Amino acid sequence: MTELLTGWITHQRWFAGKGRPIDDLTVESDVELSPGLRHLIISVRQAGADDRYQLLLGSGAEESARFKPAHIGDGYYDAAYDAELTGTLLQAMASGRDLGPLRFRHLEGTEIDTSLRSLVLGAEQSNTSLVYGGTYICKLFRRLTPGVNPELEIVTALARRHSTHIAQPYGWIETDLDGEPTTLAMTQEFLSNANDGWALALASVRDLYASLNPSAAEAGGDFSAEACRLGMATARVHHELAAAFPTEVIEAQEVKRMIEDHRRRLALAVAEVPALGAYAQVAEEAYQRVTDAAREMPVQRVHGDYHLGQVMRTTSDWVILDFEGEPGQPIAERRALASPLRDVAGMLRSFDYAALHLLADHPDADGLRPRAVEWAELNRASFLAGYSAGGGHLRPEDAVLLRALELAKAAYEVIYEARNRPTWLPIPMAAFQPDR
Ligand SMILES: Nc1ncnc2c1ncn2[C@@H]1O[C@H](COP(=O)(O)OP(=O)(O)O)[C@@H](O)[C@H]1O
Ligand SMILES: O=P(O)(O)O[C@H]1O[C@H](CO)[C@@H](O[C@H]2O[C@H](CO)[C@@H](O)[C@H](O)[C@H]2O)[C@H](O)[C@H]1O
Repeated sequence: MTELLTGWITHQRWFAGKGRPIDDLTVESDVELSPGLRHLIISVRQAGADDRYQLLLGSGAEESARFKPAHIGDGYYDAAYDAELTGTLLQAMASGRDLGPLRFRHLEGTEIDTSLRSLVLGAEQSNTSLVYGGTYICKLFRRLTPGVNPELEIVTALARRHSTHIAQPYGWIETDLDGEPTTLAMTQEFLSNANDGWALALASVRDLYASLNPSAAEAGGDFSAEACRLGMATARVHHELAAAFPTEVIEAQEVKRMIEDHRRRLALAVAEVPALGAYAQVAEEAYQRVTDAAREMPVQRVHGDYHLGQVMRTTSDWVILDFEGEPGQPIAERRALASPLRDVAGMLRSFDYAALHLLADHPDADGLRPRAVEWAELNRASFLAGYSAGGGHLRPEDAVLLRALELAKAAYEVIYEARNRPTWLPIPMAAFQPDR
């Protein structure tokens, strides 16, 4: 079995250790959830470090043949794809059952319809999501880090405050890893009539590029009213987070330490992507300006990896998803208090991404670039106006911090793109312009 899993796991989209040989793979936990369905936690050793992953294991030659994409071998398959078996997860959450070391729970006062059948969501990335009857989405966290997942922590806290900007949580699955309660999966309301912000923004950019009208504000698919509404929703969620979790005001000294940390990360990004070295001075100068003017700074829980792909427009307003922080960071860091402007900076970067990404293969890229810049500027400004109008704290003197946080995010994106989508690398690189 371990040999089989070793061969299979390296081809999975969510496997974080691609490209490095697996030295050892062990099954750490193996629990039968229902006849034919097992829950496995496996530990993978690569270059002396261990990573844990979870897997729903189905067995049976006939079933395995039916779920070709989920085929593991020897009659075993990834049972996340088997709707005949995944109902067990909903049923166990609904009844609040313990199955061996696994605890299935639902949010107090919620009812779960256990008759719904699941489908794996096409956009699988670092996790696997099961959509039950277009009503619930159950996200299985594939790579496991000990601790309560910040997504579960935040969404349940905001649900208790009746936030209208989150997808209603229903239930979760947990176990103990290294003595810590650890989230394995989370079930939320599936927003079946919503579009994600990235798709909506790209539709607007596409419309602008195709239109004869050269102005972003006057083109048919103008996004700026939505960008403004998104800014308002962001400010409201920041208020809700500040009310639900502790907040602090950190001293100027602490702000300087934060900037030192960004400097270290920039150096790591340059080491990994040497071409960034030519532009690093732009970030250095922005960081220095924050250090020179360092003052007290309010910090609180934030989203942590805020971009257009994490927000969905429903028929009534914007809903924010995936409060998990930056994937790959330790949980303590993802839960750490930070300036809410970090999220604002993340979304500003996303407007640049949306504007520039369609230019990559465009035959008239040079001619369209001024429109791209105008689109990004208009929507960035609208988002900021909405953030202020929604009660977000944004003073003129925050511009220096915001610029530094944007460049810090761009440095993170340089590494992300170099590792995952090298052809997208020019997008974050373009953020390092001295004249912005
Ligand atoms: N509650 C939801 N309702 C509808 N679609 C969702 C929901 N949660 C996630 N999605 C869809 O799944 C995509 C990926 O979700 P996300 O939580 O960002 O996963 P990952 O952590 O793997 O990036 C989103 O862009 C969205 O299209
Ligand atoms: O959504 P995830 O939590 O997996 O976040 C990671 O992947 C994102 C890409 O899917 C990445 O976001 C970057 O690309 C987006 C366009 O695809 C863009 O809107 C964002 O602004 C940009 O940062 C994110 O950084 C990464 O953590």
